[in-house]
Amino acid sequence: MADIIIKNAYVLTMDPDSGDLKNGTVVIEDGKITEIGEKTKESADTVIDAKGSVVMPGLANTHTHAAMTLFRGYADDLQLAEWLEKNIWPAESQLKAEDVYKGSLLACLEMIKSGTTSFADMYFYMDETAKAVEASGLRASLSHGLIELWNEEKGETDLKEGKRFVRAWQGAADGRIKTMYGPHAPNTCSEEFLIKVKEEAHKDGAGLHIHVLETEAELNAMKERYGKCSVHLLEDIGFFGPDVLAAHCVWLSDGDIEILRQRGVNVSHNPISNMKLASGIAPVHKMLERGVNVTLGTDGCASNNNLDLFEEMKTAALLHKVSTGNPTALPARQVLEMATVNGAKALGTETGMLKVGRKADVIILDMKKPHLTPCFDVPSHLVYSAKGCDVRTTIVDGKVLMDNYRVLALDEEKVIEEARTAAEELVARVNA
Ligand SMILES: C[C@H]1O[C@@H](n2cnc3c(N)ncnc32)[C@H](O)[C@@H]1O
Ligand SMILES: [Zn+2]
Repeated sequence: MADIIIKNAYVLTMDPDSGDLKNGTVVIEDGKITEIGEKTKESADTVIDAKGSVVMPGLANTHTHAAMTLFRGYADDLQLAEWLEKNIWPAESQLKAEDVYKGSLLACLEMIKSGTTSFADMYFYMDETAKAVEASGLRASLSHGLIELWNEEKGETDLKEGKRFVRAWQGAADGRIKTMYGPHAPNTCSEEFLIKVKEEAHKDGAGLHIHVLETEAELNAMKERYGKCSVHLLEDIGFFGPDVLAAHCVWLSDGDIEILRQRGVNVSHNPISNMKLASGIAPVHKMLERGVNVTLGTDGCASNNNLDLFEEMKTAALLHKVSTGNPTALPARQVLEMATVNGAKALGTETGMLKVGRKADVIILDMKKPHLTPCFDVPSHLVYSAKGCDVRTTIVDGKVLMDNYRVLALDEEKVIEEARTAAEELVARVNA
């Protein structure tokens, strides 16, 4: 007997070896997809009639700072340096562990409700984010942010905490939680420190999550300090590999793209954050053409200001059409690949496709809506017309976290209320 059968759905598999099914069935057992076809002989405890709906792999948000939901709309319309150093960092200095728990739980709720089933996060008090992930049922790759700022003592303390976190949570929540090392960026961590972090990550078999060339200011600062850009510095110290997740990658040269490709580095493209902070336009079209694994992220809610990956997909598609002057750039299916297949590859999860044997991270979208009518092409609708709130059912690891718009995993009202109060009290402390 299976656990879940989803029937009568348009099945968007995202599997290059098999096409979509216009009217199909997906069977889930023991957390995995066990059958995909027109019909099944199986029976199950839970049978979902998905007539008029699309079933597809859950989306992967490969760069966010979940607890920053507390700073949603807190400091908008500012230059990145002023935003981060004069507004966000002072506010973060007032964060308490319980704030991070409440903010992360709010993020998890928002992600469940908008079809994101896994995410990568770099922040502080990460035990709290891990607990929120555990409680919510989502999948995540978590790292403690290491911001050395050329202060050796701070570097040591951060790295120690990063290591403790990696060891405490690796493989937790039935394997839904993975841990990484999170050196913040090459312009906030010294060369020596980055080398040390790489060594520790290697010893622990953990990945590395880092911001790379987000701004022109970073590029200039790196050239002044080292006579080369961030990508070349990281290459020269042996930092890169398929275990590296590099966020932003806006200010890349052609040579940088070649290094990222050769080393199998995973790139997290965050178009909305880059547009909001006017950081620039990442050469995504070129990266994809050359075979770099480009994925999608929202960044934190202080620079987006939500976690809706459907919005991110549409923005990515539009941005790279207008920036290349080529409306055929980033077609809908390729953008969907970034948010599913490529994201799963970057996070090293066995998800991202509806395929027998893969883990069952699955979402169902309700297509019987005015803004989704008529429907000639499903991928087109998912990228250009749908929104996160069209997701009606979210399944992670074969467990239903939201059923027909009802969140089962969390007490929605309580999560919202507690996060709202925590954010207000936090901002009051900052202004005191
Ligand atoms: C982990 C650290 O990264 C910071 N952070 C959040 N958004 C960005 C961004 N766009 N660029 C650089 N750092 C960022 C968080 O505010 C935290 O201090
Ligand atoms: Zn970030």
